[in-house]
Amino acid sequence: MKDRSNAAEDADRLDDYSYTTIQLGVWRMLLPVERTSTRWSPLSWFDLSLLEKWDGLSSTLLIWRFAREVYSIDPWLNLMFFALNLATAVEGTLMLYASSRLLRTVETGLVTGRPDIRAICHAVILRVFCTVLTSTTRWARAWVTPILRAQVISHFDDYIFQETLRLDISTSKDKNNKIEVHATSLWNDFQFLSTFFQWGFQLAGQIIFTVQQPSGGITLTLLALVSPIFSTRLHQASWKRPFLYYASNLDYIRLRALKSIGSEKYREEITSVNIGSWILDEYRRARHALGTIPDYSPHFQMATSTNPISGILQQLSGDLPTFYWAGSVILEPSGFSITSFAILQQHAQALRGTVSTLIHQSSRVTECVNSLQNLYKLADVANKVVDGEEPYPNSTLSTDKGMAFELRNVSFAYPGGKSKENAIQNVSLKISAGQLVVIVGTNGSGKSTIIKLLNRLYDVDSGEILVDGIPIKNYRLSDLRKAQALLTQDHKLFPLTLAENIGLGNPERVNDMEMVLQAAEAGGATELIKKLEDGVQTTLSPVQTAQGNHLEKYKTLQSMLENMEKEADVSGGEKQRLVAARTFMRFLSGGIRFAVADEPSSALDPKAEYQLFQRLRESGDGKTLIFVTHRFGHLTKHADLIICMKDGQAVETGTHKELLALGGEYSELYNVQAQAFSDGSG
Ligand SMILES: Nc1ncnc2c1ncn2[C@@H]1O[C@H](COP(=O)(O)OP(=O)(O)OP(=O)(O)O)[C@@H](O)[C@H]1O
Repeated sequence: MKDRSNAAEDADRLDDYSYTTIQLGVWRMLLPVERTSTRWSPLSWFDLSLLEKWDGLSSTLLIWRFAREVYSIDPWLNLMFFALNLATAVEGTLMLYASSRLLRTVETGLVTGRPDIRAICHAVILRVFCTVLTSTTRWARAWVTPILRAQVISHFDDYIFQETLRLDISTSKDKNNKIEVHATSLWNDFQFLSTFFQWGFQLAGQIIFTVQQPSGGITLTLLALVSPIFSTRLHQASWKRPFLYYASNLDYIRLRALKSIGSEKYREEITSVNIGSWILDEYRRARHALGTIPDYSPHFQMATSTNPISGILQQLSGDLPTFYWAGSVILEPSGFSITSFAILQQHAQALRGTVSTLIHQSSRVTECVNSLQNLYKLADVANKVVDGEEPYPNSTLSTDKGMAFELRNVSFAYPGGKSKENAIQNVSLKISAGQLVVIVGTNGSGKSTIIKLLNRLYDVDSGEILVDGIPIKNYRLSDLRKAQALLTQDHKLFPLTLAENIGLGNPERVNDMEMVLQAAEAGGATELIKKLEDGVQTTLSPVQTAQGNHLEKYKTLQSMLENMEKEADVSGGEKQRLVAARTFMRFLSGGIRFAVADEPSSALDPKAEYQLFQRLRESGDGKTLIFVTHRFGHLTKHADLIICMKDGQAVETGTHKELLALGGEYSELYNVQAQAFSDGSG
């Protein structure tokens, strides 16, 4: 079998844990062995993961904080939910008590020949009461739970959404800040913790009741606990422990890769290059080479690989209360009856059930604590781009002409980027207020990065950026952003109406239809809007919610499904016009002193591109304008300043004429395009 083994060795070198490596079919699983005391302890023998991992006070306080928060959402509903949980916990013990009482009363009646009608009636009434209590609690729970669920989910959804929207780009892209927490799972956690508490309460009731039994209640209680504890040791679920697994079998990896090529994503390549039969042949070869090596879940493989001796021991440990009873009968035959055996069985079974549930679910408590830690960590994530206090525009330094910039020895690398080199390296340049600036350069030379730094989407790693003579970090971010407009090809359309998509360029006027239509005109999107049946109220990419299946015979439903939530067919260029309209909407808000167009024209035809640039230039009064482009033409000729980027550095700056005269990088780039036209004409 081909094997990929070096990953395990790499993993071993990662930190000071050592790993147990287990091969399970095509999978290799690494289980860290934590360096705990090697001395034997009774706890170490059992998988009491909750007790082992329980970080006492802090976990309890966290759960308490969460419970208080949920309580504050709707105190009355929570009290009802709590009372119902308590009732459910009591129910089981009461039912047990009622059954025992009924059995004993019947037995006494049978032995003496004189049934105690009063006692039997009491026992039957108690049993009926228990049944009514169970049904009523169930009914009330079905009424309370969905309302509480909706309230809890909506409360935490709102909080999580708010905390997620608060993050800036570099903070949210940082893997260390990736906090996975969902409102629905928090509700599940809440429900689980309530149930866990209920089980604990139920166990306390059962123990009290069993201990009070005549004929060895305490011994019976202890013996009933052995089996669940023993069984947790035997069935330690590998997915509840820290683990890492990966496919180490190369045939299996190839099989998966070939299978994925068959997906819709690669359909065009497969069809156009006609490689379908090659893929199928290779797939069959890999399948043959893999043979019968199991590829199903390694956790399942691990869980099913037990040995018979442990199974027998587990069964026997469950019978310990019966053995105890049998032994007691032999020693003292007169002290026991069939009824006491039946009651004993019932108690032992109930205790075993509750203890085993508590033990099995204990690790889920740790999961809940982790999830709560994540929830409260959300608010602690500090944005990397720290807000400043200086208002913009600055009353003495800012001018009506636009924003002025100065980059002093600026270097920057993207957080988490794989490249060893900086995206921007020691860039120093000045952009005066109101200038028309064009940034040119090869792919990956750092053009867009400069724009992102000027928009303060990221902070520089070293050096400094000044806006109107003051460090950019000093300004209030909201003021700065209000005065900037950015148009890039990366900008996306929201799954909202076109009116909102355009209007959101100026959120305060999003419902001002006149302004929206004016912006649409400036962005060149009017024709498209006219073409659409619902005009500006069209949602191009609606949220997909409709589902249906087995509708072959129901043509009406099938066509409804096909037409429902359908994406509108608009071209890339048309989408860019809509995004451009959003930027013009922003211009119309007034107060914009810096506008950027970062290659917004890649999908536009030459006429549309020319019109877009013209409109942007025309709207340019009182703004510093920066265009990032690969195309040389009107813009570069009219630019006050051209910045030519190469390998993260501003290698040349000047006007078109000056840079051509230099005969360097800019003139080389220019000549490549100019030559294409002269070759064509010649
Ligand atoms: N989000 C990112 N994370 C990591 N690295 C990035 C990221 N964006 C860009 N880079 C890297 O930074 C460098 C500069 O990229 P930038 O986008 O500024 O180049 P560009 O000149 O605008 O390129 P293009 O002409 O292709 O748009 C490149 O090496 C790129 O791979």
